[in-house]
Amino acid sequence: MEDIMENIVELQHVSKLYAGKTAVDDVSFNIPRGTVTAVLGPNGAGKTTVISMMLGLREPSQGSVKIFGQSPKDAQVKRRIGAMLQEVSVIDGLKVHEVMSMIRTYYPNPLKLSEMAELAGFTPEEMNQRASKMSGGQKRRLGFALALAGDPDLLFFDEPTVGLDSTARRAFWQQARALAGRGKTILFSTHYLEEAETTADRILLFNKGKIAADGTPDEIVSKLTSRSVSFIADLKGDASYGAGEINHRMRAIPGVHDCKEQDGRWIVTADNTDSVLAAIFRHNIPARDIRTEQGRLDDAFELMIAGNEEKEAVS
Ligand SMILES: Nc1ncnc2c1ncn2[C@@H]1O[C@H](COP(=O)(O)OP(=O)(O)OP(=O)(O)O)[C@@H](O)[C@H]1O
Repeated sequence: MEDIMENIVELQHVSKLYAGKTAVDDVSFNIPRGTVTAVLGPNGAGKTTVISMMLGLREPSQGSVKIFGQSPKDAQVKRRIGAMLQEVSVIDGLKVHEVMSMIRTYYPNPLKLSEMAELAGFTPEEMNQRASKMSGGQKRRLGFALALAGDPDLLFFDEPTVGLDSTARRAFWQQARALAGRGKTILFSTHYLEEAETTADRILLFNKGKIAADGTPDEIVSKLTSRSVSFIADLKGDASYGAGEINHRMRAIPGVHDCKEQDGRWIVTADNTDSVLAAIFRHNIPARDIRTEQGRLDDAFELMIAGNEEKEAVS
């Protein structure tokens, strides 16, 4: 069967240096059509720089960036891209519908004004407001509408939900998913791990200018978090077992990273929780209330950042 997976974005060995300091370090990835990708990472990880290079706003110091197989600076390419950046600057005095109408004229096949209003959730009253008088949340929605003006095939959202309340946030992601369902390719950057986890098909986790992890939210979680088995040990009635014995038995299991007692509960962190369960039964450890847990992405993220801080402190 023919492979119909078309790459909309292709980055090969892309680096960006600012005054000799590396902001993006030898990054390569492809983004197929119709996918939603989250670019996630702590402050200064290189997210904005990577997105700016994809938008043709910054030149890579090394490597190649291709959008629809062309340079991002190509006029044909630009017409097929919509971007919602952090700040929307609006001309003083113009009403919301006038700003939208103006941006529509830049594109050969723009969306109808009514479609833009609907997608961004603007009421007729809001359409008549002065754009400069809008709240932060309304300005974000205007930014969304303007990103969609040219009916683009590829959309970039740079931290799109900053300043939105939870209802507006949910509405935004619902629209974004609907757009992906219509074949649009979406890339967004975020600090909100929950958003990346629930909204994206794929997460590109950036750290220090490199891709620290690339996969589905589930894959990232299993790659960066350890599973654990925890239980309460009834040692009183069982003279054959002491705390030292449990510690020894658990740590002897291949793939176990850690074993500790915390608030009366033993927690065993391991690659494979089944082998921990098997060992508990095999050695007749007097365990009750046994639970297995998988860390969430939040934990993974914290772990990664903490790991870096440790490395920095050592070097
Ligand atoms: N114009 C610039 N001149 C010099 N250094 C820059 C410039 N822009 C970014 N940097 C540096 O490059 C690195 C990556 O920055 P970038 O803004 O891409 O990160 P980010 O992941 O988007 O961070 P944030 O989440 O804070 O927006 C940082 O160390 C930053 O200080």
